[in-house]
Amino acid sequence: MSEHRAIQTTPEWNALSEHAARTRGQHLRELFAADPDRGTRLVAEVGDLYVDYSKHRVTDETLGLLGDLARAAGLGEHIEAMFRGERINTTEDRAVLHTALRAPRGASLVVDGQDVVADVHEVLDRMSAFAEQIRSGEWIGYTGRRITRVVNIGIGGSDLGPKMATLALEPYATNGLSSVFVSNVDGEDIAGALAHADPEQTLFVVVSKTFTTIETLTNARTARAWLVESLGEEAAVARHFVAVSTNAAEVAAFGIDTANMFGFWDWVGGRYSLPSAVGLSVMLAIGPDRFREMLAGYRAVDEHFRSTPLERNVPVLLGLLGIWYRNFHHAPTHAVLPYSEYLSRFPAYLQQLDMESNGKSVTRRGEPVEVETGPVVWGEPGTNGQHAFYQLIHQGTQTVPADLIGFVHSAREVPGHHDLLTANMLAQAEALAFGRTSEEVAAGGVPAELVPHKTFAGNHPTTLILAPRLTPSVLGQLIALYEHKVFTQGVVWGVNSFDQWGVELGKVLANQIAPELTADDEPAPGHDSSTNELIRRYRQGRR
Ligand SMILES: O=P(O)(O)OC[C@H]1O[C@](O)(CO)[C@@H](O)[C@@H]1O
Repeated sequence: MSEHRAIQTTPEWNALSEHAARTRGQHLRELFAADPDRGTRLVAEVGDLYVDYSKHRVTDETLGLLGDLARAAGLGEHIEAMFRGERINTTEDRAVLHTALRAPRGASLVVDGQDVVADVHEVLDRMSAFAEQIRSGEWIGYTGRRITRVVNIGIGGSDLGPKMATLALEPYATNGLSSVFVSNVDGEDIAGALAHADPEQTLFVVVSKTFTTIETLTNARTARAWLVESLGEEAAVARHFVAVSTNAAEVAAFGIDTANMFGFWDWVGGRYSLPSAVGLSVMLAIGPDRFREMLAGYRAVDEHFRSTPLERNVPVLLGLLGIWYRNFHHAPTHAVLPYSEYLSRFPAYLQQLDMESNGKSVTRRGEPVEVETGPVVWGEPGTNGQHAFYQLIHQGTQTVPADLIGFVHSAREVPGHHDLLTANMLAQAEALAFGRTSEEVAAGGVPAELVPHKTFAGNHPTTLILAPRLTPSVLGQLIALYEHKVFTQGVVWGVNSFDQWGVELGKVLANQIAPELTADDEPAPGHDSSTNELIRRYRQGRR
């Protein structure tokens, strides 16, 4: 693969800079007026997703220049390298093969002499058999009662994906199992989960890629102690605990029989792991068939990403539009606004996917990145956000590119609601793009002194993603769309989107500080005066 040349030194980057300077004053009102077909032309489809990107501050020329930039970054080669299983996660010397997690049965991808697709399906089959046993009541707890509650213990990628997807697909969870997610090391989290649980009917799914994550192990230990105390026997653990991990040794050391372990591989990043065994809680909730439908949804977008020319490649387009705003309009954030209560956790899920992947300031070769990289990703479901923070998007002083995600049908149609929800989504996209000029406001009889307050500048860019309904397949499609968008951006910026060294220092210091909070002597030298004083006050307060 060709070495990445600092992207800001390329003629393609310069061309975009010049183009941005030339077009900065351009308004979406003019762009739409000049091109009546814009709203049907600047759209794309992938799988079941209809993606309208016409309300972006771009022209055909902008899109062409962005495509040139992607080519200059060698995006096509990088996509192939990922799918082929090359070790593109260079700082950890690992392949990046989450796409193999959704490859069809019978496909083959040999990495280091091992057919990873065969391995994937072997685990999927074991997960499916286990899920069927739990869902049918064939698997019983230690005292002979069936499992009715699943408590997923994990954090980061071992929590956000399963939690987001279980909520998103709740209408497909029809067999009465309830799902609870515990992630925070704050004891309130596990205490809350245990308070409502019947130990005889609870299954704990402990999910940790490394099985060394302190939050997860602390919560799992508390759950284990609670179970053993409640049921009176260590032997009960085997019927009530399963593990999902890449680390069999640590699973065994923790006291979970590796016969009850579902494995995955170091070529699956935590934030990309939902379609692996990490999705076990989701499979328990919706059943193996629905889970496989979700994988098929991912696969549809994977295939599109791998085989579609860059100009028509939807994740590539979304990635490049993000770059347009981040680097050429200096937008610091990106909002994700799902018009579905079921997607409430989707923005949080995307925060890890995007910010842990592209929140980087050095290139793959360790040199400083001289351009802005990943934006702050945030969001809440519409219409709640409209009554909270949309004010800033409409009338604040910064550009907030936003994705609005909606559905033609809701999962449970409640009369009188869905049209109103959709009307709000469409209205917001329209209002954000076109605003209301001061002339229009004044013409409406608004007193002169209020005109500036009631004027909407507009020109706020949105992508609108519309799907028929939120099925398992559509959820898989949406996730893959964002995964590959993030990949595209990482390639253009020249960063490694698959490591996360930035989370390590806090972990090291927390391990150092934890014993100091209960020690009687002065804080260990080496902390700063602020940290020392905070430790002292905390200790005093605890005495
Ligand atoms: O699955 P594990 O190994 O417990 O890690 C949990 C999370 O912690 C992180 O490593 C960050 O600390 C994430 O990347 C990961 O998803």
